Amino acid sequence: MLCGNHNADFPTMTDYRPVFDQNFGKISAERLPELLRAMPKAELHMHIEGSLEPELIFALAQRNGVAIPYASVEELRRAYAFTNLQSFLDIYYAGASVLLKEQDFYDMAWAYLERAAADNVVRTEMFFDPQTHTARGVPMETVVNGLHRACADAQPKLGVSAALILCFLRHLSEEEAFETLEQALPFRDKFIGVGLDSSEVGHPPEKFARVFARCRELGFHLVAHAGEEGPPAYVWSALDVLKVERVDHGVQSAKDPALMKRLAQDRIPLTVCPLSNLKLCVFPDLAQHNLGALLDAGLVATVNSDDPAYFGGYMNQNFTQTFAATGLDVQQAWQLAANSFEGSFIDAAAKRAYVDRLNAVFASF
Ligand SMILES: Nc1ncnc2[nH]cnc12
Ligand SMILES: [Zn+2]
Repeated sequence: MLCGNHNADFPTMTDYRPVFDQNFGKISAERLPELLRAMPKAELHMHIEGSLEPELIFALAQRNGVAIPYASVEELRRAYAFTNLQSFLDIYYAGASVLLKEQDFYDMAWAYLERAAADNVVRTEMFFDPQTHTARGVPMETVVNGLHRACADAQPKLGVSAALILCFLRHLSEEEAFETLEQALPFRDKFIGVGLDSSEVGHPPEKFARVFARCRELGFHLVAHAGEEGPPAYVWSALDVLKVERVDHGVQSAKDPALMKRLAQDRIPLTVCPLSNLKLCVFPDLAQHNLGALLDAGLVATVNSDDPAYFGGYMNQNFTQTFAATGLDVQQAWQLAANSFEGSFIDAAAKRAYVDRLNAVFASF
């Protein structure tokens, strides 16, 4: 079922672990960019509001009669010079203010899904931030129905399997997260999990212990941003207090060897977002990104776009720019794509089928 909340027993992350075929090692390094673009992949960390391109912001502002404090698309794009997460979030929430009607949410999601299909994304688990919209008086129903309709159209029209993950904003209170959950429960069959995003430092996972416990009882998949700018302690508490199945970002985990061991042993996927980390100054340049070190440590690291309209790249640009800057190889390309399927919230048979497709593409090179 598309976008379904599978309340039955979830397959665990460790139920399927694909293995690299050494024959793929013979593929020429020159063909790596082409291979990175062609390989089927899953995207596990993308905020749908972060896919809103400046052109669409202007078009929706006009359609809805919403004023925006920028004279042109170019002026808005010029404002995308971020120094840290908060400097980005301020603009990101302002951009989302043009979304009012169900069709706006559909159009935004559809534009992303078409772009994802062009990058050979075959599975996507998209975050949405309902509180950004309900706080402006947009009903939960409008948000969820618009996004879900685009997800439901994606498989038959684009060959992309799409699902939604509802994120709580961590700069708001746990009480507000509970209210959001209550508002969303009538639509529980339209999202598969919950996450935690927004300003990280000063808002540790523990703040949301009770609401995550409730979501766990309800059978939702659980993820949380942790270790993007925040310390390894936040990743520990995402795992041990919130009991998340994946960690979003998690790159700061490399500072804590015991945590790295835990993540590797439990095969907890990290949804890493290289261009986001670059644009938000988490790493000074892409060449210094620790994606290769995470893979070398045996972690289930994946590549994702986070907020592609703001950070200068969708999936394939994240792959090609990171590989060009860090010198990752063919085996690591395969590993990242295989990890994306292993880390996704689909059943073991679907994971196997996607990895078969991945292997067929590698075999054709
Ligand atoms: N990179 C990010 N970190 C935290 N919250 C976000 N919301 C959108 N993008 C985010
Ligand atoms: Zn994110």
